[in-house]
Amino acid sequence: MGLEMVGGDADVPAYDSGFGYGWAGVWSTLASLLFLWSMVQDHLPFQLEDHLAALARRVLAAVSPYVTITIDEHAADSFARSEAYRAAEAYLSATCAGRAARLRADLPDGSDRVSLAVDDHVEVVDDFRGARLCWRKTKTLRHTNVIAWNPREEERRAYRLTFHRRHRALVEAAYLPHVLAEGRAVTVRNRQRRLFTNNTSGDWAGGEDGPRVWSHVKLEHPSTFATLAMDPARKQEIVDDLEMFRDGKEYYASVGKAWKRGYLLFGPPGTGKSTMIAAMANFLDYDVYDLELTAVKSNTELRRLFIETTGKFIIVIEDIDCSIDLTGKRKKSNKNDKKKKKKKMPWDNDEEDNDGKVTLSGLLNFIDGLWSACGGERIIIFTTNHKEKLDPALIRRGRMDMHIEMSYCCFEGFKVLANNYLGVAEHELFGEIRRLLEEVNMTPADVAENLMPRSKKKDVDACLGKLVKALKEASREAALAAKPLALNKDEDKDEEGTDEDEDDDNSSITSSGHDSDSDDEEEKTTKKKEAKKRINKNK
Ligand SMILES: Nc1ncnc2c1ncn2[C@@H]1O[C@H](COP(=O)(O)OP(=O)(O)OP(=O)(O)O)[C@@H](O)[C@H]1O
Ligand SMILES: [Mg+2]
Repeated sequence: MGLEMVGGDADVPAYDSGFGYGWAGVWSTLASLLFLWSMVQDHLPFQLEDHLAALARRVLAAVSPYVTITIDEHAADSFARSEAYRAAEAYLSATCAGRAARLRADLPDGSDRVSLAVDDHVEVVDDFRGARLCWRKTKTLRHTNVIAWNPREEERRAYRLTFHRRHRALVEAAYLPHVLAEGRAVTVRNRQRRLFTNNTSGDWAGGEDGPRVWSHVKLEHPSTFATLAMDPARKQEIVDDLEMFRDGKEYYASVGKAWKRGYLLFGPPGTGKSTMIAAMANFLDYDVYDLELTAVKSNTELRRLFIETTGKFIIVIEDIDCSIDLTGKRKKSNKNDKKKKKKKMPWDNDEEDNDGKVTLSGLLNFIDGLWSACGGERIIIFTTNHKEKLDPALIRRGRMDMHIEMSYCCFEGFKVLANNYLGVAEHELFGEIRRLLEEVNMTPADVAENLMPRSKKKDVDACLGKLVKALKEASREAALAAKPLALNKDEDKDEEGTDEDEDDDNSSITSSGHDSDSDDEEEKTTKKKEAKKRINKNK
């Protein structure tokens, strides 16, 4: 967690004069020491300065009744900010910032409210069950010989919590857990959900929290399950499944399964697949990572993208069948190709064989390899208009646990849209619309477009009338489209009949119903047949 505890410190809190000194004495001694220190400091090399500071701390620790806990911004081996630091920052901003003399203002991404945090080197005091606890935010420059790409990496920030020795048990057992829990709760309360997309590799520049492989905007899609048009029973099934997943940490652990779930959304364009993803994110309060697979250059890059995700989230790959030639990678190469190929060694790079592209195995690994279990709960969603084009390995249960078909608008779905767009639950045209929807395939997107009022004054009759007209039009078009087919079928049948006639002369005459009594007709028919036979012979 990045917590470091020392007994005693130079940061003796100003609120307590507990050693029996008078204030005047303390200040004058301190002033003299500081003056002396600044004089000496100018002439000391770095290493000696560090050494002296450590020595001073040890001396103070021996005599001071105070304990200091340091919460560093970054854990030793991590780019990312430590969770304890973020929780402490959120806790102090929410509970103690009001008492600080100097504050730092910030406007978080997409937020309308300015957030205030305690400024560097400012001290604030917190009370907890009768104990007084002193927080100070420190900023030091790291003495490093490494030439840093980003100068900000040189700065080392930390929160220092100083308190009297007698409160040590209380702080460890109750206060720190309280700070972490409150800080996390504040973070969740203030959190803006975010929509991430992957940067192209060239843009992986360093940021304050490490290299940026994702960039994000505020996720503002208003879709919810209440506004989603689909069969209510199926909708409830999905909501139940999501709830089971969200609250299933213990269950997943008990059955030895990584806490993740895959959903495959398939169906024609405009049936609500993207809308469903937004509804899921809003329901679960998760971020969304919209992965543009065509921009990912290799399996290694895909893994890196996965590792750089944080928190609870949904990873989405839209139109998976168009994103990558997945089935092609599974085709068997012919024997000659096999001979030409050098034997593949475990250390050979996967990408070499695949023009540096993401492969099916890379994607499968991304979904449920060992890496996919890092970091807690996550949902992976694929969307496609053509489920049949996908490799079965990609969508088997366990990878894509639930297959959800988004289909044409049913009457129940229409009622949801009518309520969303026009605020009506009943209307005399509903009966006709129900009948037409049973006859015609219309996507929810088309139904919604027809229901959309054209002016601020919602004219319910006009909008529903427009929909009825559009449905009738679609019905007519469907009938017209079906007619040539039917005609073609009839023609095919006729042709089949004629062919049979040609094969079997006698039967054709009887079955075709020609007037066998008429000599002229008979003569004509015989002549025609003879002519045909001649033509066929010549052919
Ligand atoms: N089931 C639905 N419920 C509510 N609105 C819907 C639904 N389906 C479509 N819509 C409306 O139609 C629009 C387009 O839908 P959406 O983008 O979700 O379709 P899609 O299935 O993702 O299409 P594509 O396959 O082309 O990506 C949405 O903005 C929404 O307004
Ligand atoms: Mg879509």
